Amino acid sequence: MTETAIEAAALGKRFGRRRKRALDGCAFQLPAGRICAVVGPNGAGKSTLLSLAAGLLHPSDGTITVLGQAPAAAREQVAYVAQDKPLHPQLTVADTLRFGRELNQRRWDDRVAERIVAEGDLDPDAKIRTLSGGQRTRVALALALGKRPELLLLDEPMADLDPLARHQLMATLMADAAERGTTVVMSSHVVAELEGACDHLLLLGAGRVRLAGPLDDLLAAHRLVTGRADAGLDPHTVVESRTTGRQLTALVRPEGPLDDTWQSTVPTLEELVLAHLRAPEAPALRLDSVPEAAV
Ligand SMILES: Nc1ncnc2c1ncn2[C@@H]1O[C@H](COP(=O)(O)OP(=O)(O)OP(=O)(O)O)[C@@H](O)[C@H]1O
Repeated sequence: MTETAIEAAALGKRFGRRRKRALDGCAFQLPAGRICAVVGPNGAGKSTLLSLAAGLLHPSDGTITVLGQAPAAAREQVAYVAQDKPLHPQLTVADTLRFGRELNQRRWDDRVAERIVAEGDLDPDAKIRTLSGGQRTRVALALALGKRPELLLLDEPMADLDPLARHQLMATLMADAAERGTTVVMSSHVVAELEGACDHLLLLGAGRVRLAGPLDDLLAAHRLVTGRADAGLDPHTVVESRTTGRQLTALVRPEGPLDDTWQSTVPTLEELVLAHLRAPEAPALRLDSVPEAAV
């Protein structure tokens, strides 16, 4: 197994005649075996990045390598569940899994695929077109996990699942990934569902990398501080600040010890992400292991 699951350098993607940039100068490195959350506002470039990693799109600039190879060459070891989860509507659930087995004969694992379908109480003879959005998601995840991938790319996988199914599928997914050392890259807008599940973070904004690195390191590099509105925060980097009356609350990157006048806590993932979404101009921070540590 390669040590780096995905590596991007100066990665850019432009679409259409006006060559609108969906991704621009993205650089990051994701070590193998991580569970990586990809977050960012609508249109940030998350789906574009996942499609590039899956080899379904080609970069306009720069490079992306997957498991040490060009994405198209790594397809056998990669499973990708796209946002719209394309499945054949006329096939039954059982036929869909059979199709998965035939396409992935060397890797396919019936047990895991059938378990995921059975946990959702799905009738194996039901046609895909008769399933609800959440039930189709379950079949798409069964196909993806049945393939026994080294890298699993999931684009907002839980969006149409009910809370119970979301909780149960997330647990199955995480247990399976932990047991097999699978790298999972998962985009989501529901930050609460990522907390506790992910150990690596990639935050995109306007097609650029805003935060990248191990989640614990990124959290530890920030403090949520509260204090008097007239107290200064120099020399610390202020990501975002808000004043209510005489009180100031800010997310900062401390440059040395914080003054005693500030009450400070390590932010949660949600606080970290929300502050960066509210402050799109805040300086980016990369704590992954590529040589240039900050961009
Ligand atoms: N096929 C395409 N043709 C033209 N523009 C595209 C295409 N795909 C994406 N884009 C543009 O690229 C940008 C990034 O889109 P992308 O779907 O990657 O964002 P996202 O972060 O996944 O958004 P969301 O959270 O809404 O799913 C957007 O401005 C979008 O309009």
